[in-house]
Amino acid sequence: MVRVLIPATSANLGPGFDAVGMALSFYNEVCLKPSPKELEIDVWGDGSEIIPKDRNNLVYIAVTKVFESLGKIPRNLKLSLKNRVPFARGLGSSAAAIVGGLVAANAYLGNPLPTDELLRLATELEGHPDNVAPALLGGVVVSGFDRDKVKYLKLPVPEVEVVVAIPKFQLKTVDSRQILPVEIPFSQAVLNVNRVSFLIAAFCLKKYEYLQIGMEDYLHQPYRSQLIPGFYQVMEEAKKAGAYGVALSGSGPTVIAFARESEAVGRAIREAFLNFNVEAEIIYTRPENRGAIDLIMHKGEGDC
Ligand SMILES: Nc1ncnc2c1ncn2[C@@H]1O[C@H](COP(=O)(O)OP(=O)(O)O)[C@@H](O)[C@H]1O
Ligand SMILES: N[C@@H](CCOP(=O)(O)O)C(=O)O
Repeated sequence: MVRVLIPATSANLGPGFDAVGMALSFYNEVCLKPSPKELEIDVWGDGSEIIPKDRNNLVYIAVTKVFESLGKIPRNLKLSLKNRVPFARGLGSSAAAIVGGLVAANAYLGNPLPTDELLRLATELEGHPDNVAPALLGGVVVSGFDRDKVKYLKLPVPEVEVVVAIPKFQLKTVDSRQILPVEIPFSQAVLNVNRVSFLIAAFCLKKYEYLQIGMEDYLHQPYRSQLIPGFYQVMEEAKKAGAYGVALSGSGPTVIAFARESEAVGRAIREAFLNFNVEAEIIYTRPENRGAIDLIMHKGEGDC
């Protein structure tokens, strides 16, 4: 029996589109064990009513990927999934599903695949590495393709509190990628290079006040914000309440803010959303330096 925790993730952090992501301190759980049946899948928590319980389940697809890459066929398996990462809200539920399946299957088979290969498989399934990399490795991760290889660097974990405001509506990443333009003006691209440079420098130098500009984005937020009522007013109110920086989390609709003390920021975001008739659940959390590879539970550390 194998049990793995997989952290939620916030990808992009503003201008780091498809390149930067952070693991957060709340987790999905994937349990894999033998079964007398060909395949059993139990799902508990967010999305459980619509997540497939057959071979089309994304966690199972990831399990299969590991078995097949080792020339094996997955048989007589039971998957138990506990979902605490909100489903299709921009906090990496698909990344958690993929990474959970890969890490659980690899551990079940005695860990034959190295971490870089798990990241490569995860990126192949997700299409971009920015959320699967921190889900797998923890912390803040910069990642990207170098031809067909996925390269990554882990940054120091920022000493900040994190607020995520999760509107009560879903937004699938495939849909919110579709509204992005094919081209953007050169001047906007230049601004984005500038902002992402401040983002990384602010984290590395612990100059968190520079996140105010370091989390501005000109690539995707101007387009995706049209799907999120009150997005820019929410950002303004969060900054007024003391946030270091605010951005869309992943592909949205969740908003993420960093702060030294997060409660006032959380309240300001909730109220600003309410002014636009959007109810948002507020979670106060922290960056998580451990990824799924560090969170493989052993006997005695809870049951499935
Ligand atoms: N626990 C889970 N088990 C199986 N599939 C999941 C799970 N969580 C998410 N998914 C898959 O991921 C998709 C949502 O991914 P996506 O739109 O990228 O949202 P998010 O921003 O939360 O990652 C769902 O439609 C479903 O196919
Ligand atoms: N870079 C991707 C990140 C998607 O993250 P998710 O957590 O919303 O799946 C994008 O912005 O499309």
